[in-house]
This record gives sequence, C-alpha cells and structure tokens, in this order.
Amino acid sequence: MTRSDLYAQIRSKSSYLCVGLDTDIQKIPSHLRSEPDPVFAFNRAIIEATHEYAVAYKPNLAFYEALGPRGWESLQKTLEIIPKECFTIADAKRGDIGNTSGLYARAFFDKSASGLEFDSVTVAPYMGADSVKPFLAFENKWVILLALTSNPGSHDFQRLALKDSDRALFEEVLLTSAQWGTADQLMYVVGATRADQLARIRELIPDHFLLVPGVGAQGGSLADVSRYGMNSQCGLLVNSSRAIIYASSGEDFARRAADEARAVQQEMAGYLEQYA
Ligand SMILES: O=c1ccn([C@@H]2O[C@H](COP(=O)(O)O)[C@@H](O)[C@H]2O)c(=O)[nH]1
Repeated sequence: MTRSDLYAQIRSKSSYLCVGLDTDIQKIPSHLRSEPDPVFAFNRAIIEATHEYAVAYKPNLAFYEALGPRGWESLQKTLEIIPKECFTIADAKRGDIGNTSGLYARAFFDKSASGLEFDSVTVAPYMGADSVKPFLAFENKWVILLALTSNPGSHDFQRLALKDSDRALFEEVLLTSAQWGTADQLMYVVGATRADQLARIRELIPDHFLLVPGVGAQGGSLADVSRYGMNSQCGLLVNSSRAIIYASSGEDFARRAADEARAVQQEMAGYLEQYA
C-alpha cells in the first residue's frame, strides 16, 4: 500500500486506529471454542465489527506461532478477509544477518513463497543496516522499525545517553535508519506511554508515519499522542489490542469491540480536525 492510499483511507474514515489482533486462545469467548478454527472465527467477527472504524489491523505473530501450524493457518485465513483498503501489519519484530532477513521478508511479503502478504512488518533495528535493507527491497511494502517502545524495559537501552553526544540511543536509531529508506517505506514504533518524547521525535523525523501501541490496556494517552505526534498527513497509526478485542468475554464480544473502536474513532476524528 502506498502512503497516499493510506492517507486517503485515514481521511475517508476519519480514523487512524489500528486494531491489534492479539488473539489469545485462552481468552476467546467460550461459545466460539467449538468452532473448527476458534481463532479465525474470533478474528472474523472482530474484523467485521470494527473495519468501519479502523484503517489497519496488526496481528501479533506470537499469538499465532504459539499454536504451531494451525496458528499459521488461522493467520493466513485472517489476512485473506481483512478488507483490501486496510493496512496490514505483521507484528513480528524480526531482523537478522542479511541473507536471513531476506527470507524473513519473503515470509511476510511474498505470497508465492509463504502464502502471506502483509503491507508491513515490524523489525528490530539493532543489527544495523544490512539486517533491515532486505525488507526495504520490496516495492510498496513497509518496514516498521522499533524506536522507542512502550514497555518499562525501554529505559534499559533505548533511553541511554550516547557518550560524547547529546543524543539518546533511540534518537541515533531514528536519525541513522532514516537514511536507509524513504518516508514512503519506513515507519517507526513509538509507544503511547512515551508521548513526552514525541515532540522531540517529530523534530528528528517530521514526515515518517509512527505506529503507536500502548493506548487502552497500557494506559497511554491518545490525546497526548495526537497532540505531539501528528503531522500534516496525520502520520500516526495508533494501535489498541486488548481494550478492543476483549471488551467483553461474552456472546456480545463483537458488538462491544465495535463500541470501543467507534469511541476511539470518534475521538480521533476530533484530533484530525484539530491538528492535521
Ligand atoms: O513498544 C511496543 C511494541 C509493540 N507492542 C505490541 O502492541 C500490542 C499492544 O497491545 P495492547 O493490548 O493494546 O496493550 C501488542 O501486540 C504488543 O506486543 C507494544 O505494546 N509496545
């Protein structure tokens, strides 16, 4: 998907919501457990209920890989039914030496090889340029690099000040990696719990899209993320997983997920009018 297709969808839905498909077999409502593929049945209901309000879907690979081959099959079937206008993110956090990264890229971008074709994949940047560039070789595909993550451990390395520099490690990651590709193929993960850093991040990378997890269950503020992170083309995809997909554990789970997604979308519509 191109940047202009993504922006057109954000405008037409007045939304920059990404719904996270972190589908935990233990949390699926009990009435779905007798389905032949409960994970797929759950995802289908969530996607049907929320696609009016969401511009992107982000399955986290851990939830599928933990189930072995049947998890991979559920993922493949889920990807097939995500509406074509929606941006798809394989939250896989990959990255390795160049030839291995090339195969990871094929796994997520080359349907003829793996049966999967996502628009984007999350990648860890710490093995450097040669570990990221193989993902950037695919036309109209996106690499979403981890920059400043939402978890408490982001302080362990990402926030460390570099010696003889006024920059933190994550700032160096942003500035250096932005040279590896263009803002039409590179995005960055910045946690919503790190909204205090967004103004600084926008000084360093004004044009790139940011994938922002951490609102909802992790308590990040959508208001702050939107205020400090939005650029003139929105530049944000804000993810919420558990707060939407597990809004209810009963038979009304899909309707409740729609209610949550709609509430977030309505708040986003206001911020788009105000800031973009
Ligand atoms: O910094 C990061 C990077 C990735 N994630 C992922 O996003 C979702 C968040 O789920 P919630 O239920 O909305 O908290 C999940 O898949 C994480 O692995 C993140 O949270 N922070």
